[in-house]
Amino acid sequence: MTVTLALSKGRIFDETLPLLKAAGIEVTEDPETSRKLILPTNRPDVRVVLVRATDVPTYVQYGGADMGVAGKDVLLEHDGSGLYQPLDLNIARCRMSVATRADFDYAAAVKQGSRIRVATKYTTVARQHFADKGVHVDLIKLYGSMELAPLTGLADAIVDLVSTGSTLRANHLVEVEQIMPISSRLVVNQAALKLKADVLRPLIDAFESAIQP
Ligand SMILES: Nc1ncnc2c1ncn2[C@@H]1O[C@H](COP(=O)(O)OP(=O)(O)OP(=O)(O)O)[C@@H](O)[C@H]1O
Ligand SMILES: O=P(O)(O)OC[C@H]1O[C@H](OP(=O)(O)OP(=O)(O)O)[C@H](O)[C@@H]1O
Repeated sequence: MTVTLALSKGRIFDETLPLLKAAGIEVTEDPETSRKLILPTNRPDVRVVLVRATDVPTYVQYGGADMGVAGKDVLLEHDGSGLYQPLDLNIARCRMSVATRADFDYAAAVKQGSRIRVATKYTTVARQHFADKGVHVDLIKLYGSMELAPLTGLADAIVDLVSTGSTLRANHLVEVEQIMPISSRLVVNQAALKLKADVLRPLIDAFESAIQP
């Protein structure tokens, strides 16, 4: 019985490696140099598949992978039925925030009840956030480079991920509101958890013991 773990290249892969190691699993090929999408591990019954970060929940939900690691941002935008989320792995930490140009008075716009144009990849989270605040927004869906939207006049504000703040600074934007902290979670296919419990349960337990506070 083989267990398939879905990861995205970059920070999720890098930050999941120590957790895998704690579970006795070592990925034996480097995704940055290999062109392979299926990577073997030192365990013949465990393999890693490389998918886009936003595709991890889809792979796990439909059984293309038994488990995976996905950001809370990605999970909130995905319809999570069939997905078991047993652990917050506390990796790939950042926050979801509202940012604007420095010369846009966000507080005043909110206070006056103005309609604000907001560009974002995270329309579900943004819609909920502004509805909770009672702020009227026109949401513009983008798939990347959100920082460009206020600079070109496409939008007044963006909802994006912020970590060090250097991307915002480099584009002369300011963080005007924090929406929520973000980290990555382990997601498990519910049917696989039953059928492959002998392999999956010890893995989940090992991950849990290795989570850094
Ligand atoms: N600057 C950051 N610092 C820490 N964690 C981050 C940062 N940016 C994103 N993340 C987290 O890491 C996850 C993966 O980010 P990554 O940049 O690898 O994918 P992506 O480019 O957002 O997704 P996709 O490739 O599907 O468009 C995100 O879903 C988020 O939870
Ligand atoms: O506050 P910062 O530390 O600048 O991080 C924030 C940036 O990180 C993410 O992008 P991306 O995944 O492209 O970031 P990366 O360049 O670190 O990969 C996010 O969409 C922001 O643009």
